[in-house]
Amino acid sequence: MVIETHDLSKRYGRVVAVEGLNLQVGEGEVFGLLGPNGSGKTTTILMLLGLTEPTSGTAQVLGHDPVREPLSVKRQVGYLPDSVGFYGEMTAWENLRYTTRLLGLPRLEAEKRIGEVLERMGLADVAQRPVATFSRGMRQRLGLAEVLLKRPKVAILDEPTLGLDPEAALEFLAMIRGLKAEGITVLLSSHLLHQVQAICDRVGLFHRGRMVLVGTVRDLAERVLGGAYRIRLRASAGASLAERLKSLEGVGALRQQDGSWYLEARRDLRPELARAVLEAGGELLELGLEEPSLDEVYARYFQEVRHAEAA
Ligand SMILES: Nc1ncnc2c1ncn2[C@@H]1O[C@H](COP(=O)(O)OP(=O)(O)OP(=O)(O)O)[C@@H](O)[C@H]1O
Repeated sequence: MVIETHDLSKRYGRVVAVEGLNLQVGEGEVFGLLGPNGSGKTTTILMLLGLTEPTSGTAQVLGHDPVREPLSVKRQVGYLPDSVGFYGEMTAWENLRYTTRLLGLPRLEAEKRIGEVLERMGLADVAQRPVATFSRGMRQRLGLAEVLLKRPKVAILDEPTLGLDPEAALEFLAMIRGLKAEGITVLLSSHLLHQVQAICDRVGLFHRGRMVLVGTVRDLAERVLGGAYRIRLRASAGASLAERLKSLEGVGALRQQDGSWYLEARRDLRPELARAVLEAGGELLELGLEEPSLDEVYARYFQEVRHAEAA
């Protein structure tokens, strides 16, 4: 395992920030930490980086204990904090040059790497511009460029797409996904679930300091949504279609939106649905199984927690 924790906990006085965390992230995996504000994501990240000390439990990153061997961890782990600090009056190039000095890279090697990472992040053309003139998206890309300078084995990214417009976020996510192709293990935290869904191999859902669910999005959907099949149906209206759909054995929730029907069913009802459309005198335009969405898993999970607490 590249990242492994055992009963890792952190308390700030009486506030429990992280409790009993057992996390395992394998080599080359993209793992997403999800959860509402204050659920412990950043604290987890800081403990893995050796930037804050656990109250109890242990962590290992690439076989090193971040508390006892912070430098060994730092050497191989790139970190993109939620707000990246660059010197605004300095150019992108100068900022990265500064970082390479901190890393102790010799000048020629440093210049080679700076050129490479700027190119890779699509910033080569603006390398000589002061960072103060950069948009948030450009700044984030520069942040990732800085992470890559040290050729890390692991990249830890805290809310990497926060504040980016949808297009910039998508571009940025593609860049993160690109790290995986090089074998870099990625741990990221985010609120933006549909984005996380698009790039993470597995996710862990945090709630009040505990990781309450962990797995692939499909695993989570099965556990939280009860393995429901979501089926999308588009048909030219048959007179009695709605009635027929409702009366089908195994159909749960049913809603109509933007000219499509969305059904929740206990089994794959596609053959029956196709028949129902024809029998209602309609024409079948589209029929497919929908991928479960992480937004839905998340919403449903917290709805259940609130119900359980209210009871
Ligand atoms: N330095 C600190 N001193 C005291 N309490 C803290 C400190 N850092 C975090 N906490 C508390 O620990 C809990 C977990 O915070 P953390 O920042 O890890 O959550 P998060 O999931 O990253 O939230 P967000 O999504 O808002 O970044 C919160 O209740 C927070 O108030």
